[in-house]
Amino acid sequence: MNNNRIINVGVLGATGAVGQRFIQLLEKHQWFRVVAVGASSNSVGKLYRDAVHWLLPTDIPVEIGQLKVVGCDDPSHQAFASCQIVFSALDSNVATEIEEKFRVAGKAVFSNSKNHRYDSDVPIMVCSVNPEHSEVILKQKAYQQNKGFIITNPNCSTTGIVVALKPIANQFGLHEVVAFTMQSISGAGYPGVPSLDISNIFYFFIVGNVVPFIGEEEEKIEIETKKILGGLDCNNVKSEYFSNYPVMVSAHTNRVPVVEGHTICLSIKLKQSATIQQVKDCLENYYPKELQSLQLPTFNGNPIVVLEQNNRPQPKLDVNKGNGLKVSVGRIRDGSTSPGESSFDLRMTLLVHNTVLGAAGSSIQNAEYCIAKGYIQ
Ligand SMILES: NC(=O)C1=CN([C@@H]2O[C@H](COP(=O)(O)OP(=O)(O)OC[C@H]3O[C@@H](n4cnc5c(N)ncnc54)[C@H](OP(=O)(O)O)[C@@H]3O)[C@@H](O)[C@H]2O)C=CC1
Ligand SMILES: N[C@@H](CC(=O)OP(=O)(O)O)C(=O)O
Repeated sequence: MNNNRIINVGVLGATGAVGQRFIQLLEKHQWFRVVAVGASSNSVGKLYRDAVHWLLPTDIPVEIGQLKVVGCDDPSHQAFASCQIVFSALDSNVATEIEEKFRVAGKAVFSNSKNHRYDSDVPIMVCSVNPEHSEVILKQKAYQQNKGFIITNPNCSTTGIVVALKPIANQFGLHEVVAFTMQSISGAGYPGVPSLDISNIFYFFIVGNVVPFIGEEEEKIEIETKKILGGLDCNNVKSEYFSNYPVMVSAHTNRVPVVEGHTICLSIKLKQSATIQQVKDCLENYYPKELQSLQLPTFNGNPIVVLEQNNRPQPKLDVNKGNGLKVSVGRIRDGSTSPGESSFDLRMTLLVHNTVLGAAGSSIQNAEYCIAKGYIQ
């Protein structure tokens, strides 16, 4: 429990696509107050409202808009002095060293970047899926002999996939998963994918088009899914704390002309047989009990919404379910139309908000959880 004390926080990479989402979600947060905004030398010294190219449909929060943007190289900068927590939405070209500096300076770092996801003592955490993995931060704290730690959240597509798979894995076990993504352009940050640039030698633009490649995305989905669904043993003598969930994962990733929301089709082979109704029931009844009892400000019941209509989920209609913090799952059906025609037991389509649950919203929930568990005092 936090007893509703206000905790000062900083946002690194505050001017980017994910950084803006942090600023929007933190504006009226019950526990957190943004007192520091960090970005590159292009933005340093400007007021936040002048530095940011604001893309969201809500206004720039007035108080945060008046903060002066600072650099991210120096955690001892006055702006960060009162921050126990920093949320990172840094460009992955610079996140490794900067996040490490903040950890060494004793800050609790909640990162969206890929850089530390595969470290042996850093969890890739989705609050409603593997909150118990946060225990490994005690290893980080002990190693550094201070309060600092890093918790990452997954790649945005992976987040949607693991939320939908977790209840199924718990109840029936997973043998194999094939994921086919249709990812929005906001996933590529700002300015992102060109809208129309046929002079580009790579013929890479998004209006009226589909681009069947997103760098490193397939690898991330395949690796991260197994770590998140896997186990944790903090007493492992070789310091190999995480063990992968034994499932085969194969991903196809595509960029499509959608502004927000990644839509993902899954084919799933289960370990134990299940009827379609049993799968729907387990998704509909997924209530992570510990999270309910902790009463986190932004966690609200089942993180999954099951849709029955056969033309849903759709980004335009469903991306903001649960304020963008719920995964919509629809088209839950047999592995093939003709029985016995496929080795898969099950197909479904899910939708995840890539900058809310897939990024800033997950980091904020992870921070809420760590406070409620007493990891940040
Ligand atoms: N977009 C998405 O859906 C998701 C993104 N992510 C990850 O989150 C991170 C941010 O992504 P996104 O917001 O899309 O990226 P953007 O490119 O939109 O933003 C990058 C941010 O990093 C800042 N920055 C760049 N270089 C430096 C530097 N040298 N020092 C300090 N700050 C710097 C930029 O500041 P300035 O404006 O001054 O240049 C900007 O604030 C990435 O690692 C990305 O992979 C994770 C999940 C989903
Ligand atoms: N690659 C994702 C967004 C992203 O930046 O992912 P990651 O956090 O894994 O780098 C997308 O394009 O939609």
